[in-house]
Amino acid sequence: MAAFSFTLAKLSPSSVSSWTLSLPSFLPTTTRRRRHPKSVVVVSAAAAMNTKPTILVAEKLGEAGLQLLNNFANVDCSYNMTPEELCTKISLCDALIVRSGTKVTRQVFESSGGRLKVVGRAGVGIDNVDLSAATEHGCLVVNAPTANTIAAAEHGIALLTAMARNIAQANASVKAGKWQRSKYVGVSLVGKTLLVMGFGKVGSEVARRARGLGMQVIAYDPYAPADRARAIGVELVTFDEAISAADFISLHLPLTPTTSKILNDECFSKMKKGVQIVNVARGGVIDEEALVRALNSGIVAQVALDVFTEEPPPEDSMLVLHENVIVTPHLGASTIEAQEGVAIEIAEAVAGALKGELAATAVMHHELAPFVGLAEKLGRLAVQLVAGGSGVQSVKITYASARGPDDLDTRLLRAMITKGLIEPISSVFVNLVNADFTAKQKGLKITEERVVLDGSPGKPLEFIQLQIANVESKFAGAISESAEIKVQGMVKEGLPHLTMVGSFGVDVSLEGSLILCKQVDQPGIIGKVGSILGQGNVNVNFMSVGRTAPQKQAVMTIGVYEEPDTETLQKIGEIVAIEEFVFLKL
Ligand SMILES: NC(=O)C1=CN([C@@H]2O[C@H](COP(=O)(O)OP(=O)(O)OC[C@H]3O[C@@H](n4cnc5c(N)ncnc54)[C@H](O)[C@@H]3O)[C@@H](O)[C@H]2O)C=CC1
Ligand SMILES: O=C(O)C(=O)COP(=O)(O)O
Repeated sequence: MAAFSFTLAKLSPSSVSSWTLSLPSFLPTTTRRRRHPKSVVVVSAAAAMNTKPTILVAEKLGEAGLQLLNNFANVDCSYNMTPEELCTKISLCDALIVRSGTKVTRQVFESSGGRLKVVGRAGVGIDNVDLSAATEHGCLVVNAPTANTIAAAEHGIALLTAMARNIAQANASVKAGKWQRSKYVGVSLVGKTLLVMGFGKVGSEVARRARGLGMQVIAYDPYAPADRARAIGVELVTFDEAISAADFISLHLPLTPTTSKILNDECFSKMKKGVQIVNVARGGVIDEEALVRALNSGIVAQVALDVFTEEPPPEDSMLVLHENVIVTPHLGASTIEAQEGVAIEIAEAVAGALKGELAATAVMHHELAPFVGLAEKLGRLAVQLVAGGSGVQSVKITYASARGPDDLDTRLLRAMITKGLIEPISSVFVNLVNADFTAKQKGLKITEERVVLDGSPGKPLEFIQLQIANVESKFAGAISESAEIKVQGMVKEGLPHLTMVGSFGVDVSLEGSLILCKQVDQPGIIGKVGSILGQGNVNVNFMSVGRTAPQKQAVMTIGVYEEPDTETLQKIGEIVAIEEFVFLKL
């Protein structure tokens, strides 16, 4: 599960039962009562204090950002620290700002002794921050998701053109006193097919530029809206179509469990002979050993890499030393303009977090805590049900409660749903501060509706329902009567449960992962699926069947901890009565 970007900490005095976000230690916390007798607001009073927070900047940050930070904090710029030096310094710091070169490990959080409250990543990818450790230590992680987009796209295009015309190798050859005109004959880009993998901020800018170079551009991104692609003359295609049609491939995916080694031996074997590949995303999206094999066999003719699984790569890396590979040392975001922009973007985010923006609205009763987990899981589940090419644009959240609308501040729940909807498919790290902004930026319109139920308001919420409109689903059973993807859940005995998928009532605890199967209701199917999973060494934790009527259609929900392998999933699909199924990671 993706890490929580903030932590809930219990307040004292113990006579007042409430939860709030943990605050920077330099901020005194004063409490004042609100209208609801049990709620407590934590008011930040940084302005009233003489002490300034201390911010450690561990990698070079643009001047404009440093100025912003200097306005309210003591700023310690210590570049090129060893991991040991970072661990020593961190206990004196309230915030830490890094780029991709610093690993913010569990040890860093442990060494901070609880003082570190914000980690700012001056860039997009946050794979160098241990998010679980951040959460456990009550530390907020923020990033700068937009300011380096153009720089990364321009670097991708620079590598693409340099690679096609052997610029790097020819340059080295001339400087070595040679004049090898026939050795460095290149290939033309015009009319060739470029596959953009990951049609997000950077990918779409690369696509736009490649169209300008006269290339045919196709894209693989199951979460991108087809109309956005069409608007710039790009066709969204399936993974297999994409891989077999491309003359050139440019990678712009975030590194997630799904995209890790997405280019592997099997995938290389399906590519056109002589394909050329650019990677300015993350090294880990390619199986680097498989890439060396594909280069040696001639399937892949040329490669241009800005990023590597290990950075810097080992000196004897076969990939880096390969004559058909050109490399840059993770320079995608390194333009003067992008670095100034990133510095401002991250300074504002860190300042906002430290100044206690969170405190203003992040109050909640401890009774709401389980719904926070439910909200994120429903978001994660719903987005994985969307079919490729549909693009999520409109999400409606319904909160059903016996309490009056004014008794429920939904900002935190909405943020968690947004986090669940966006994080599995993007490199943006969503938290309470940036959730609404991020949703807007992704073109995601989120509307909220309260349903006031009869009865006594024993708990804050009865259920939360999510509906995604105008999309197709990879699991038709998730489509409701009103033609939307619909999932609904509630908290039972303190744990989040899924209670509805499409029009089917189900009841399964939202832990581990889920398999949803739609079938013609008949005896014996549960046993068949269970034994296939057993043969595949997958333990079934929960199972529930919701049907429209006996002998008619039913949706079976199976909770599993282990991820079934492809063969096991294939066998489930082969059961005749099963019409469709989907595996979802929570
Ligand atoms: N080399 C460098 O210096 C830089 C590298 N980057 C990297 O570039 C990558 C993309 O960045 P942005 O465009 O800003 O992110 P983004 O979040 O705007 O775009 C990522 C896209 O990938 C798609 N995606 C997610 N999972 C997918 C899957 N399994 N298959 C296909 N598509 C999938 C998403 O739907 C989204 O459209 C990130 O890894 C980022 O860290 C970004 C800036 C500079
Ligand atoms: O923003 C990103 O994801 C990048 O990869 C840029 O990394 P950098 O800040 O240049 O170390």
